[in-house]
Amino acid sequence: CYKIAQISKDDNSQLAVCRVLLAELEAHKDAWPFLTPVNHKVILGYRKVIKRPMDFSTIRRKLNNNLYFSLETFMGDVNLVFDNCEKFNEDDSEIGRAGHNMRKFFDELLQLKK
Ligand SMILES: CO[C@H](O)CCc1ccc(O)cc1
Repeated sequence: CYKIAQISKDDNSQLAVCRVLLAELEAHKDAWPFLTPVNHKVILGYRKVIKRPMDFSTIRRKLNNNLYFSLETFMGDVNLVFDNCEKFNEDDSEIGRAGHNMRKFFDELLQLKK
């Protein structure tokens, strides 16, 4: 029936937008702290402080496994990466600044895609 086809088409186009957005985030020069999960065995205190770890490779796996239902659920995980970064790093630090730069870049990307 047309209605069901219409909903699935929107989901597909939203997921296509998520793939483009994630590729642009991964290609950014300041993406390096966020490309893979933080190794909490090496970074003391991380597991205790950060309740919901998230990174771009995990987002990529979830996207490939169809675990995002909309652009909004995808955005929730991207913003979680930056919120975790702010919680664990000083603003005036290399990784803290990278997180702020990446969040600003993501917000600008979303403006373009709307
Ligand atoms: C996204 O990166 C995480 O916030 C960990 C940051 C970090 C890594 C190594 C350190 O020595 C200190 C902080």
